[in-house]
Amino acid sequence: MKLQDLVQPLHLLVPYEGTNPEITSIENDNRKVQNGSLFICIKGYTVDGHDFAESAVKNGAAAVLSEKALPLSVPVIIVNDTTRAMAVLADAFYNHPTKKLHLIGITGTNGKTTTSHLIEKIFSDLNHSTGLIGTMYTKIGDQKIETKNTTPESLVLQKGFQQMLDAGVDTAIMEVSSHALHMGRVHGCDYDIAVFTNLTQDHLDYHKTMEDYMHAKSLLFSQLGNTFDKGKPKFAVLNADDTASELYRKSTAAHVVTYGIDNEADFHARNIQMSSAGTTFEIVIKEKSYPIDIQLIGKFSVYNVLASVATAFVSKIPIEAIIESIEGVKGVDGRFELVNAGQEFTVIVDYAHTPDSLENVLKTIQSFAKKRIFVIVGCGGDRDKTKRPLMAEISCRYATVPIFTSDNPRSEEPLAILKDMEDGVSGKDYITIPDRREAIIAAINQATAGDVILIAGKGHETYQIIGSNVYDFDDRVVAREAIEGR
Ligand SMILES: CC(=O)N[C@H]1[C@@H](OP(=O)(O)OP(=O)(O)OC[C@H]2O[C@@H](n3ccc(=O)[nH]c3=O)[C@H](O)[C@@H]2O)O[C@H](CO)[C@@H](O)[C@@H]1O[C@H](C)C(=O)N[C@@H](C)C(=O)N[C@H](CCC(=O)O)C(=O)O
Ligand SMILES: Nc1ncnc2c1ncn2[C@@H]1O[C@H](COP(=O)(O)OP(=O)(O)OP(=O)(O)O)[C@@H](O)[C@H]1O
Repeated sequence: MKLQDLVQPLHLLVPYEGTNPEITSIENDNRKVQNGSLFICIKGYTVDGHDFAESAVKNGAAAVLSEKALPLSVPVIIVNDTTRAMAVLADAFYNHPTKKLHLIGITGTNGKTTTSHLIEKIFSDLNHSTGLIGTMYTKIGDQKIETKNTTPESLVLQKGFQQMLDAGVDTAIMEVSSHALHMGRVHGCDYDIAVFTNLTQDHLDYHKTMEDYMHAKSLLFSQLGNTFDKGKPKFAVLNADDTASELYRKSTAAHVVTYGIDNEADFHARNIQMSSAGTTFEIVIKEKSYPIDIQLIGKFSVYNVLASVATAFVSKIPIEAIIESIEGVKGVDGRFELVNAGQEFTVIVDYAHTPDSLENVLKTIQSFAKKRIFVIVGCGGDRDKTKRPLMAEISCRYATVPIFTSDNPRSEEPLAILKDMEDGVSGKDYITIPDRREAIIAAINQATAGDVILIAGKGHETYQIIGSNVYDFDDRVVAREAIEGR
Protein backbone atom coordinates (compact mmCIF):
# COMPACT_ATOMS: atom_id res chain seq x y z
CA MET A 1 0.00 0.00 0.00
CA LYS A 2 1.31 3.48 -0.89
CA LEU A 3 2.07 5.82 2.02
CA GLN A 4 -0.32 8.54 0.79
CA ASP A 5 -3.22 6.07 0.57
CA LEU A 6 -2.36 4.52 3.93
CA VAL A 7 -2.41 7.81 5.84
CA GLN A 8 -5.58 9.10 4.20
CA PRO A 9 -7.91 7.82 6.98
CA LEU A 10 -5.99 10.01 9.44
CA HIS A 11 -7.64 13.09 7.86
CA LEU A 12 -4.51 15.17 8.40
CA LEU A 13 -5.08 18.92 8.59
CA VAL A 14 -2.60 19.32 5.72
CA PRO A 15 -2.94 16.20 3.53
CA TYR A 16 0.36 14.37 3.02
CA GLU A 17 1.60 14.87 -0.56
CA GLY A 18 5.34 14.12 -0.16
CA THR A 19 7.31 11.15 -1.52
CA ASN A 20 5.14 8.11 -1.74
CA PRO A 21 6.97 4.86 -0.89
CA GLU A 22 5.28 1.46 -0.84
CA ILE A 23 4.59 0.47 2.79
CA THR A 24 5.05 -3.24 3.38
CA SER A 25 4.34 -3.39 7.12
CA ILE A 26 3.56 -1.20 10.11
CA GLU A 27 5.74 -1.57 13.20
CA ASN A 28 6.01 0.24 16.52
CA ASP A 29 9.14 -1.65 17.61
CA ASN A 30 12.34 -0.70 15.79
CA ARG A 31 13.61 -4.26 16.24
CA LYS A 32 10.81 -5.59 14.03
CA VAL A 33 11.25 -3.03 11.25
CA GLN A 34 12.08 -4.34 7.77
CA ASN A 35 12.65 -2.71 4.40
CA GLY A 36 9.52 -0.70 3.57
CA SER A 37 8.02 -0.58 7.09
CA LEU A 38 6.20 2.44 8.47
CA PHE A 39 7.66 2.95 11.96
CA ILE A 40 5.27 4.46 14.52
CA CYS A 41 6.86 6.23 17.50
CA ILE A 42 4.91 5.55 20.70
CA LYS A 43 5.66 7.30 23.99
CA GLY A 44 5.50 4.34 26.34
CA TYR A 45 5.48 3.99 30.10
CA THR A 46 9.07 2.82 30.21
CA VAL A 47 10.70 4.31 27.09
CA ASP A 48 9.90 6.78 24.30
CA GLY A 49 9.63 5.16 20.87
CA HIS A 50 10.72 8.45 19.26
CA ASP A 51 14.23 7.61 20.50
CA PHE A 52 14.26 4.53 18.24
CA ALA A 53 13.21 6.31 15.02
CA GLU A 54 16.75 6.74 13.72
CA SER A 55 17.56 3.09 14.32
CA ALA A 56 14.25 2.13 12.62
CA VAL A 57 15.32 4.04 9.52
CA LYS A 58 18.69 2.25 9.60
CA ASN A 59 16.75 -1.02 9.74
CA GLY A 60 14.86 -0.07 6.55
CA ALA A 61 11.84 2.00 7.62
CA ALA A 62 10.44 3.82 4.57
CA ALA A 63 8.52 6.39 6.63
CA VAL A 64 7.95 7.40 10.26
CA LEU A 65 4.82 8.51 12.11
CA SER A 66 5.72 10.77 14.99
CA GLU A 67 4.35 13.28 17.50
CA LYS A 68 7.19 15.72 16.73
CA ALA A 69 9.51 16.76 13.91
CA LEU A 70 12.49 14.41 13.53
CA PRO A 71 15.58 14.99 11.36
CA LEU A 72 15.34 11.79 9.28
CA SER A 73 16.09 10.86 5.67
CA VAL A 74 12.58 9.39 5.13
CA PRO A 75 9.13 11.08 5.24
CA VAL A 76 8.04 11.95 8.81
CA ILE A 77 4.30 12.38 9.28
CA ILE A 78 3.30 14.25 12.42
CA VAL A 79 0.12 13.62 14.38
CA ASN A 80 -1.00 14.61 17.91
CA ASP A 81 -1.46 11.09 19.20
CA THR A 82 0.48 8.26 17.54
CA THR A 83 -1.24 5.54 19.60
CA ARG A 84 -4.67 6.49 18.27
CA ALA A 85 -3.30 7.05 14.76
CA MET A 86 -1.73 3.57 14.93
CA ALA A 87 -5.18 2.06 15.55
CA VAL A 88 -6.62 3.83 12.51
CA LEU A 89 -3.70 2.79 10.30
CA ALA A 90 -3.69 -0.80 11.52
CA ASP A 91 -7.38 -1.11 10.65
CA ALA A 92 -6.75 0.38 7.19
CA PHE A 93 -3.54 -1.62 6.54
CA TYR A 94 -5.28 -4.93 7.25
CA ASN A 95 -8.22 -3.78 5.10
CA HIS A 96 -10.81 -3.24 7.87
CA PRO A 97 -11.02 -6.90 8.96
CA THR A 98 -13.69 -6.32 11.62
CA LYS A 99 -16.15 -5.22 8.94
CA LYS A 100 -16.11 -8.83 7.72
CA LEU A 101 -16.50 -10.47 11.15
CA HIS A 102 -19.42 -10.75 13.54
CA LEU A 103 -17.60 -8.92 16.34
CA ILE A 104 -18.68 -9.12 19.97
CA GLY A 105 -16.90 -6.99 22.59
CA ILE A 106 -17.29 -7.60 26.31
CA THR A 107 -16.36 -5.07 28.94
CA GLY A 108 -16.83 -4.85 32.73
CA THR A 109 -14.81 -5.36 35.89
CA ASN A 110 -15.59 -9.05 36.38
CA GLY A 111 -16.93 -11.82 34.20
CA LYS A 112 -15.41 -10.82 30.84
CA THR A 113 -13.40 -14.03 30.39
CA THR A 114 -16.18 -16.30 31.62
CA THR A 115 -18.84 -14.61 29.49
CA SER A 116 -16.66 -14.60 26.38
CA HIS A 117 -16.03 -18.34 26.78
CA LEU A 118 -19.75 -19.04 27.19
CA ILE A 119 -20.56 -17.02 24.06
CA GLU A 120 -17.78 -18.72 22.13
CA LYS A 121 -19.12 -22.15 23.14
CA ILE A 122 -22.60 -21.29 21.87
CA PHE A 123 -21.33 -20.14 18.49
CA SER A 124 -18.90 -23.02 18.01
CA ASP A 125 -21.54 -25.59 19.01
CA LEU A 126 -23.54 -24.21 16.08
CA ASN A 127 -20.63 -24.81 13.72
CA HIS A 128 -19.49 -21.24 13.52
CA SER A 129 -15.76 -20.82 13.21
CA THR A 130 -14.77 -18.62 16.15
CA GLY A 131 -11.95 -16.41 17.30
CA LEU A 132 -11.41 -15.36 20.90
CA ILE A 133 -9.25 -12.59 22.36
CA GLY A 134 -8.83 -12.24 26.10
CA THR A 135 -6.88 -12.61 29.31
CA MET A 136 -6.11 -16.30 28.92
CA TYR A 137 -5.09 -16.39 25.25
CA THR A 138 -5.99 -15.42 21.70
CA LYS A 139 -7.66 -18.23 19.78
CA ILE A 140 -7.72 -18.16 16.00
CA GLY A 141 -9.71 -21.12 14.69
CA ASP A 142 -8.00 -24.08 16.41
CA GLN A 143 -4.77 -22.28 17.24
CA LYS A 144 -4.14 -20.74 20.70
CA ILE A 145 -1.59 -17.94 21.09
CA GLU A 146 -0.32 -16.59 24.42
CA THR A 147 -1.07 -12.91 25.02
CA LYS A 148 0.49 -10.19 27.16
CA ASN A 149 -2.61 -8.04 27.48
CA THR A 150 -6.32 -8.75 27.91
CA THR A 151 -6.88 -6.49 24.90
CA PRO A 152 -3.74 -6.34 22.74
CA GLU A 153 -2.49 -3.11 21.21
CA SER A 154 -4.03 -2.17 17.87
CA LEU A 155 -1.37 -3.58 15.54
CA VAL A 156 -1.48 -7.00 17.18
CA LEU A 157 -5.26 -6.85 17.35
CA GLN A 158 -5.95 -5.96 13.71
CA LYS A 159 -3.35 -8.45 12.48
CA GLY A 160 -5.07 -11.06 14.65
CA PHE A 161 -8.44 -10.26 13.03
CA GLN A 162 -6.87 -10.59 9.58
CA GLN A 163 -5.43 -13.99 10.59
CA MET A 164 -8.89 -14.98 11.81
CA LEU A 165 -10.39 -14.16 8.41
CA ASP A 166 -7.61 -16.11 6.69
CA ALA A 167 -8.44 -19.09 8.92
CA GLY A 168 -12.14 -18.89 7.98
CA VAL A 169 -13.36 -17.41 11.28
CA ASP A 170 -16.78 -15.73 11.04
CA THR A 171 -17.38 -14.71 14.68
CA ALA A 172 -14.86 -13.01 16.96
CA ILE A 173 -15.46 -12.57 20.66
CA MET A 174 -13.14 -10.29 22.58
CA GLU A 175 -12.64 -8.90 26.05
CA VAL A 176 -12.28 -5.13 25.94
CA SER A 177 -10.38 -3.71 28.90
CA SER A 178 -10.91 -0.16 30.15
CA HIS A 179 -7.17 0.46 29.54
CA ALA A 180 -7.58 -0.50 25.88
CA LEU A 181 -10.59 1.78 25.50
CA HIS A 182 -8.84 4.65 27.21
CA MET A 183 -5.64 4.24 25.16
CA GLY A 184 -7.56 3.85 21.88
CA ARG A 185 -6.30 0.31 21.19
CA VAL A 186 -9.70 -0.75 19.80
CA HIS A 187 -10.33 2.39 17.78
CA GLY A 188 -11.48 1.22 14.34
CA CYS A 189 -13.02 -2.06 15.54
CA ASP A 190 -16.48 -2.36 14.05
CA TYR A 191 -18.44 -4.10 16.81
CA ASP A 192 -21.82 -5.71 16.19
CA ILE A 193 -22.58 -6.30 19.85
CA ALA A 194 -21.10 -4.69 22.97
CA VAL A 195 -21.72 -6.39 26.30
CA PHE A 196 -21.41 -4.86 29.77
CA THR A 197 -20.99 -7.22 32.74
CA ASN A 198 -20.61 -4.98 35.82
CA LEU A 199 -18.58 -2.17 37.33
CA THR A 200 -16.92 -2.36 40.74
CA GLN A 201 -13.65 -1.09 42.14
CA ASP A 202 -10.49 -2.03 40.24
CA HIS A 203 -7.65 -0.46 38.26
CA LEU A 204 -7.64 2.80 40.23
CA ASP A 205 -3.85 2.84 39.82
CA TYR A 206 -4.54 3.66 36.18
CA HIS A 207 -7.92 5.41 36.14
CA LYS A 208 -7.52 7.26 39.48
CA THR A 209 -11.29 7.64 40.05
CA MET A 210 -14.28 5.35 39.60
CA GLU A 211 -15.84 8.02 37.36
CA ASP A 212 -12.92 7.93 35.00
CA TYR A 213 -13.02 4.11 35.03
CA MET A 214 -16.77 4.10 34.34
CA HIS A 215 -16.34 6.65 31.57
CA ALA A 216 -13.56 4.64 29.87
CA LYS A 217 -15.96 1.70 29.54
CA SER A 218 -18.62 3.95 27.97
CA LEU A 219 -16.31 4.37 24.95
CA LEU A 220 -17.18 0.85 23.81
CA PHE A 221 -20.85 1.81 23.65
CA SER A 222 -20.35 5.15 21.92
CA GLN A 223 -18.04 3.47 19.40
CA LEU A 224 -20.71 0.80 18.75
CA GLY A 225 -23.28 3.39 17.75
CA ASN A 226 -21.09 5.13 15.23
CA THR A 227 -20.99 2.56 12.46
CA PHE A 228 -24.04 1.18 10.69
CA ASP A 229 -22.52 -0.08 7.50
CA LYS A 230 -22.53 -3.83 8.14
CA GLY A 231 -26.11 -4.13 6.95
CA LYS A 232 -27.44 -5.50 10.25
CA PRO A 233 -28.57 -3.93 13.53
CA LYS A 234 -26.12 -3.37 16.38
CA PHE A 235 -26.85 -4.16 20.01
CA ALA A 236 -25.70 -3.01 23.42
CA VAL A 237 -26.30 -5.77 25.98
CA LEU A 238 -26.52 -4.13 29.41
CA ASN A 239 -26.83 -5.37 32.98
CA ALA A 240 -30.11 -3.95 34.33
CA ASP A 241 -28.92 -4.50 37.92
CA ASP A 242 -25.83 -2.30 37.58
CA THR A 243 -26.32 1.47 37.79
CA ALA A 244 -23.45 2.15 35.35
CA SER A 245 -25.67 0.76 32.58
CA GLU A 246 -27.57 4.04 32.54
CA LEU A 247 -24.47 5.87 31.26
CA TYR A 248 -23.83 3.19 28.66
CA ARG A 249 -27.44 3.33 27.48
CA LYS A 250 -27.06 7.08 26.95
CA SER A 251 -23.69 6.61 25.22
CA THR A 252 -24.92 4.41 22.40
CA ALA A 253 -27.06 4.81 19.31
CA ALA A 254 -27.39 1.00 19.04
CA HIS A 255 -30.42 -1.06 20.15
CA VAL A 256 -30.28 -1.70 23.88
CA VAL A 257 -31.26 -5.04 25.39
CA THR A 258 -31.01 -5.68 29.12
CA TYR A 259 -30.51 -8.70 31.35
CA GLY A 260 -30.93 -8.95 35.08
CA ILE A 261 -32.16 -10.70 38.19
CA ASP A 262 -33.22 -7.97 40.63
CA ASN A 263 -34.68 -5.49 38.13
CA GLU A 264 -36.96 -5.92 35.16
CA ALA A 265 -35.03 -6.84 32.05
CA ASP A 266 -35.50 -8.21 28.52
CA PHE A 267 -33.67 -11.38 29.64
CA HIS A 268 -34.74 -11.97 33.21
CA ALA A 269 -33.77 -14.81 35.57
CA ARG A 270 -36.22 -16.05 38.19
CA ASN A 271 -36.66 -19.03 40.53
CA ILE A 272 -32.92 -19.42 40.99
CA GLN A 273 -32.01 -22.59 42.91
CA MET A 274 -28.39 -23.27 43.78
CA SER A 275 -26.64 -26.40 44.96
CA SER A 276 -22.95 -27.26 45.21
CA ALA A 277 -23.30 -29.03 41.84
CA GLY A 278 -24.92 -26.26 39.83
CA THR A 279 -27.81 -23.85 39.42
CA THR A 280 -31.27 -24.08 37.94
CA PHE A 281 -33.43 -21.11 36.99
CA GLU A 282 -35.87 -19.83 34.41
CA ILE A 283 -34.98 -17.28 31.77
CA VAL A 284 -37.94 -15.09 30.91
CA ILE A 285 -37.83 -13.57 27.42
CA LYS A 286 -40.86 -11.65 26.13
CA GLU A 287 -43.06 -13.25 28.82
CA LYS A 288 -42.04 -16.79 27.79
CA SER A 289 -40.12 -18.80 30.32
CA TYR A 290 -37.27 -21.21 29.50
CA PRO A 291 -35.88 -23.53 32.22
CA ILE A 292 -32.11 -23.96 32.34
CA ASP A 293 -29.89 -26.25 34.44
CA ILE A 294 -26.26 -25.12 34.47
CA GLN A 295 -23.16 -26.71 35.98
CA LEU A 296 -21.88 -23.33 37.26
CA ILE A 297 -22.64 -21.90 40.68
CA GLY A 298 -23.06 -18.47 42.22
CA LYS A 299 -25.37 -15.56 41.41
CA PHE A 300 -22.53 -14.10 39.32
CA SER A 301 -22.69 -17.16 37.06
CA VAL A 302 -26.37 -16.48 36.44
CA TYR A 303 -25.42 -12.97 35.27
CA ASN A 304 -22.73 -14.33 32.96
CA VAL A 305 -25.20 -16.83 31.50
CA LEU A 306 -27.87 -14.16 30.99
CA ALA A 307 -25.40 -11.86 29.20
CA SER A 308 -24.36 -14.76 26.96
CA VAL A 309 -27.95 -15.81 26.24
CA ALA A 310 -28.91 -12.24 25.33
CA THR A 311 -25.89 -11.88 23.03
CA ALA A 312 -26.56 -15.15 21.21
CA PHE A 313 -30.30 -14.44 21.01
CA VAL A 314 -29.83 -11.06 19.29
CA SER A 315 -27.37 -12.84 16.96
CA LYS A 316 -30.42 -14.89 15.89
CA ILE A 317 -29.38 -18.20 17.47
CA PRO A 318 -32.47 -20.24 18.51
CA ILE A 319 -33.02 -20.18 22.26
CA GLU A 320 -33.21 -23.99 22.53
CA ALA A 321 -29.74 -24.30 20.97
CA ILE A 322 -28.38 -21.58 23.28
CA ILE A 323 -29.68 -23.34 26.37
CA GLU A 324 -28.40 -26.76 25.29
CA SER A 325 -24.98 -25.31 24.67
CA ILE A 326 -24.73 -23.48 28.01
CA GLU A 327 -25.99 -26.50 29.94
CA GLY A 328 -22.98 -28.38 28.55
CA VAL A 329 -20.41 -25.95 29.98
CA LYS A 330 -18.53 -27.59 32.85
CA GLY A 331 -16.58 -24.48 33.79
CA VAL A 332 -13.88 -22.14 32.61
CA ASP A 333 -10.19 -22.75 33.33
CA GLY A 334 -9.20 -21.26 36.72
CA ARG A 335 -12.71 -20.01 37.48
CA PHE A 336 -14.20 -21.91 40.42
CA GLU A 337 -12.04 -24.86 39.40
CA LEU A 338 -12.07 -27.81 41.77
CA VAL A 339 -8.81 -29.59 42.61
CA ASN A 340 -9.64 -33.17 43.37
CA ALA A 341 -7.02 -35.67 44.50
CA GLY A 342 -9.32 -37.89 46.55
CA GLN A 343 -9.31 -35.65 49.66
CA GLU A 344 -12.27 -35.27 52.04
CA PHE A 345 -12.31 -31.48 51.85
CA THR A 346 -12.96 -29.15 48.91
CA VAL A 347 -10.23 -27.14 47.20
CA ILE A 348 -11.28 -24.39 44.77
CA VAL A 349 -8.92 -22.32 42.62
CA ASP A 350 -10.50 -19.07 41.43
CA TYR A 351 -9.24 -16.00 39.58
CA ALA A 352 -11.07 -13.60 41.93
CA HIS A 353 -8.67 -10.68 42.32
CA THR A 354 -11.04 -7.76 42.85
CA PRO A 355 -12.98 -7.04 46.06
CA ASP A 356 -16.32 -7.66 44.34
CA SER A 357 -15.34 -10.97 42.74
CA LEU A 358 -13.73 -12.21 45.97
CA GLU A 359 -16.89 -11.37 47.90
CA ASN A 360 -19.09 -13.08 45.29
CA VAL A 361 -17.05 -16.24 45.35
CA LEU A 362 -16.87 -16.36 49.15
CA LYS A 363 -20.62 -15.74 49.42
CA THR A 364 -21.24 -18.60 47.02
CA ILE A 365 -18.96 -20.89 49.06
CA GLN A 366 -20.74 -19.83 52.24
CA SER A 367 -24.05 -20.91 50.71
CA PHE A 368 -22.95 -24.56 50.58
CA ALA A 369 -20.02 -24.89 53.05
CA LYS A 370 -20.85 -27.09 56.01
CA LYS A 371 -17.63 -26.58 57.97
CA ARG A 372 -14.70 -24.12 57.91
CA ILE A 373 -13.81 -21.86 54.99
CA PHE A 374 -10.11 -21.17 54.37
CA VAL A 375 -9.12 -18.46 51.94
CA ILE A 376 -5.59 -17.97 50.60
CA VAL A 377 -5.34 -14.52 49.12
CA GLY A 378 -2.79 -11.89 48.09
CA CYS A 379 -2.71 -8.67 46.09
CA GLY A 380 -0.61 -7.86 43.04
CA GLY A 381 2.37 -5.55 43.26
CA ASP A 382 2.54 -2.39 41.07
CA ARG A 383 -1.25 -2.47 40.82
CA ASP A 384 -4.20 -0.69 42.48
CA LYS A 385 -3.13 -0.40 46.16
CA THR A 386 -6.57 0.68 47.39
CA LYS A 387 -7.84 -2.87 46.80
CA ARG A 388 -5.50 -4.35 49.42
CA PRO A 389 -7.28 -3.53 52.70
CA LEU A 390 -10.64 -4.29 51.06
CA MET A 391 -9.55 -7.76 49.91
CA ALA A 392 -8.25 -8.48 53.43
CA GLU A 393 -11.45 -7.23 55.09
CA ILE A 394 -13.68 -9.34 52.82
CA SER A 395 -11.51 -12.41 53.51
CA CYS A 396 -11.86 -11.95 57.26
CA ARG A 397 -15.61 -11.31 56.96
CA TYR A 398 -16.40 -14.56 55.12
CA ALA A 399 -13.61 -17.02 55.93
CA THR A 400 -12.94 -18.91 59.14
CA VAL A 401 -9.22 -19.06 58.36
CA PRO A 402 -7.95 -16.17 56.18
CA ILE A 403 -4.37 -16.65 55.04
CA PHE A 404 -2.66 -13.64 53.44
CA THR A 405 0.11 -14.42 50.98
CA SER A 406 1.84 -13.18 47.81
CA ASP A 407 0.27 -12.80 44.37
CA ASN A 408 2.69 -11.46 41.73
CA PRO A 409 4.49 -8.93 43.98
CA ARG A 410 6.45 -7.68 40.92
CA SER A 411 8.81 -4.85 41.91
CA GLU A 412 7.22 -4.36 45.35
CA GLU A 413 8.42 -5.88 48.61
CA PRO A 414 5.98 -8.77 49.42
CA LEU A 415 5.92 -7.82 53.12
CA ALA A 416 4.95 -4.22 52.25
CA ILE A 417 1.97 -5.46 50.20
CA LEU A 418 0.94 -7.74 53.07
CA LYS A 419 1.21 -4.81 55.49
CA ASP A 420 -1.24 -2.83 53.28
CA MET A 421 -3.64 -5.78 53.46
CA GLU A 422 -3.21 -6.13 57.23
CA ASP A 423 -4.03 -2.44 57.69
CA GLY A 424 -7.61 -3.29 56.64
CA VAL A 425 -8.14 -5.87 59.39
CA SER A 426 -6.49 -4.75 62.61
CA GLY A 427 -7.83 -6.72 65.56
CA LYS A 428 -9.15 -9.54 63.33
CA ASP A 429 -7.84 -13.11 63.20
CA TYR A 430 -5.74 -13.99 60.17
CA ILE A 431 -2.49 -15.72 59.31
CA THR A 432 0.26 -14.22 57.14
CA ILE A 433 2.50 -16.59 55.14
CA PRO A 434 4.40 -14.61 52.46
CA ASP A 435 5.47 -17.67 50.43
CA ARG A 436 2.42 -18.73 48.37
CA ARG A 437 3.44 -22.41 48.19
CA GLU A 438 3.87 -22.57 51.98
CA ALA A 439 0.50 -20.83 52.44
CA ILE A 440 -1.27 -23.43 50.28
CA ILE A 441 0.51 -26.31 52.03
CA ALA A 442 -0.36 -24.88 55.48
CA ALA A 443 -4.08 -24.67 54.60
CA ILE A 444 -4.17 -28.15 53.11
CA ASN A 445 -2.34 -29.66 56.09
CA GLN A 446 -4.81 -28.08 58.53
CA ALA A 447 -7.97 -28.98 56.57
CA THR A 448 -10.27 -31.74 57.76
CA ALA A 449 -13.32 -33.46 56.22
CA GLY A 450 -15.98 -31.00 55.02
CA ASP A 451 -13.76 -27.88 55.01
CA VAL A 452 -13.55 -25.70 51.89
CA ILE A 453 -10.28 -24.03 50.81
CA LEU A 454 -10.46 -21.16 48.32
CA ILE A 455 -7.14 -20.32 46.64
CA ALA A 456 -7.93 -16.93 45.19
CA GLY A 457 -6.39 -14.52 42.72
CA LYS A 458 -4.37 -16.46 40.17
CA GLY A 459 -6.87 -18.86 38.58
CA HIS A 460 -5.46 -20.09 35.26
CA GLU A 461 -2.09 -18.33 35.71
CA THR A 462 0.92 -20.59 35.65
CA TYR A 463 3.49 -18.14 36.96
CA GLN A 464 4.44 -15.94 39.88
CA ILE A 465 6.23 -12.64 39.15
CA ILE A 466 8.75 -11.71 41.84
CA GLY A 467 10.93 -8.71 41.04
CA SER A 468 11.54 -8.98 37.32
CA ASN A 469 11.69 -12.79 37.42
CA VAL A 470 8.82 -14.96 36.24
CA TYR A 471 8.73 -18.31 38.08
CA ASP A 472 6.59 -21.34 37.17
CA PHE A 473 3.72 -21.46 39.63
CA ASP A 474 0.30 -23.02 39.25
CA ASP A 475 -2.03 -23.00 42.28
CA ARG A 476 -3.72 -26.18 40.99
CA VAL A 477 -0.45 -28.10 40.71
CA VAL A 478 0.81 -26.90 44.10
CA ALA A 479 -2.51 -27.79 45.75
CA ARG A 480 -2.54 -31.27 44.22
CA GLU A 481 1.04 -31.92 45.37
CA ALA A 482 0.19 -30.69 48.85
CA ILE A 483 -2.86 -32.98 49.08
CA GLU A 484 -0.81 -35.97 47.88
CA GLY A 485 1.99 -35.11 50.32
CA ARG A 486 -0.27 -34.90 53.39
C1 LIG B 1 0.91 0.56 30.85
C2 LIG B 1 0.71 -0.14 29.55
O1 LIG B 1 -0.39 -0.29 29.09
N1 LIG B 1 1.80 -0.62 28.96
C3 LIG B 1 1.72 -1.27 27.67
C4 LIG B 1 2.76 -0.68 26.78
O2 LIG B 1 4.01 -0.87 27.37
P1 LIG B 1 4.97 0.35 27.61
O3 LIG B 1 4.20 1.62 27.62
O4 LIG B 1 5.80 0.01 28.80
O5 LIG B 1 5.91 0.34 26.31
P2 LIG B 1 7.44 0.73 26.28
O6 LIG B 1 8.25 -0.48 26.59
O7 LIG B 1 7.66 1.97 27.11
O8 LIG B 1 7.70 1.06 24.74
C5 LIG B 1 7.25 2.27 24.11
C6 LIG B 1 7.40 2.10 22.63
O9 LIG B 1 8.77 1.95 22.28
C7 LIG B 1 8.95 0.82 21.46
N2 LIG B 1 10.31 0.28 21.66
C8 LIG B 1 10.69 -0.12 22.91
C9 LIG B 1 11.96 -0.65 23.11
C10 LIG B 1 12.84 -0.79 22.00
O10 LIG B 1 13.99 -1.26 22.08
N3 LIG B 1 12.39 -0.40 20.79
C11 LIG B 1 11.15 0.15 20.57
O11 LIG B 1 10.81 0.46 19.46
C12 LIG B 1 7.86 -0.15 21.88
O12 LIG B 1 7.56 -1.08 20.87
C13 LIG B 1 6.70 0.83 22.12
O13 LIG B 1 6.03 1.13 20.93
O14 LIG B 1 2.73 -1.31 25.52
C14 LIG B 1 2.93 -2.74 25.57
C15 LIG B 1 2.87 -3.27 24.15
O15 LIG B 1 1.69 -2.92 23.55
C16 LIG B 1 1.85 -3.37 26.44
O16 LIG B 1 2.01 -4.78 26.51
C17 LIG B 1 1.95 -2.76 27.82
O17 LIG B 1 0.96 -3.33 28.62
C18 LIG B 1 1.45 -3.78 29.91
C19 LIG B 1 1.93 -5.22 29.82
C20 LIG B 1 0.33 -3.68 30.93
O18 LIG B 1 0.44 -4.20 32.01
N4 LIG B 1 -0.74 -3.00 30.63
C21 LIG B 1 -1.89 -2.92 31.51
C22 LIG B 1 -2.01 -1.59 32.21
C23 LIG B 1 -3.12 -3.17 30.64
O19 LIG B 1 -3.21 -2.73 29.52
N5 LIG B 1 -4.06 -3.93 31.21
C24 LIG B 1 -5.31 -4.17 30.55
C25 LIG B 1 -6.35 -4.80 31.44
C26 LIG B 1 -5.95 -5.94 32.34
C27 LIG B 1 -7.09 -6.41 33.28
O20 LIG B 1 -8.30 -6.26 32.96
O21 LIG B 1 -6.75 -6.96 34.34
C28 LIG B 1 -5.07 -5.07 29.32
O22 LIG B 1 -5.86 -4.94 28.36
O23 LIG B 1 -4.17 -5.91 29.36
N1 LIG C 1 -20.38 -11.53 36.60
C1 LIG C 1 -19.52 -11.56 37.61
N2 LIG C 1 -19.64 -10.74 38.66
C2 LIG C 1 -18.78 -10.74 39.70
N3 LIG C 1 -17.75 -11.60 39.80
C3 LIG C 1 -17.57 -12.46 38.79
C4 LIG C 1 -18.43 -12.49 37.65
N4 LIG C 1 -17.99 -13.47 36.81
C5 LIG C 1 -16.91 -14.00 37.37
N5 LIG C 1 -16.65 -13.42 38.56
C6 LIG C 1 -15.53 -13.66 39.49
O1 LIG C 1 -14.43 -12.91 38.97
C7 LIG C 1 -13.34 -13.78 38.65
C8 LIG C 1 -12.76 -13.36 37.32
O2 LIG C 1 -13.69 -13.70 36.32
P1 LIG C 1 -13.36 -13.47 34.81
O3 LIG C 1 -11.98 -13.93 34.54
O4 LIG C 1 -14.45 -13.99 33.98
O5 LIG C 1 -13.37 -11.86 34.82
P2 LIG C 1 -12.58 -10.85 33.92
O6 LIG C 1 -13.49 -9.69 33.78
O7 LIG C 1 -12.16 -11.51 32.66
O8 LIG C 1 -11.30 -10.48 34.78
P3 LIG C 1 -9.92 -9.78 34.23
O9 LIG C 1 -10.29 -8.53 33.53
O10 LIG C 1 -9.17 -9.47 35.45
O11 LIG C 1 -9.27 -10.75 33.34
C9 LIG C 1 -13.91 -15.18 38.61
O12 LIG C 1 -12.95 -16.10 38.98
C10 LIG C 1 -15.05 -15.08 39.60
O13 LIG C 1 -14.52 -15.20 40.90
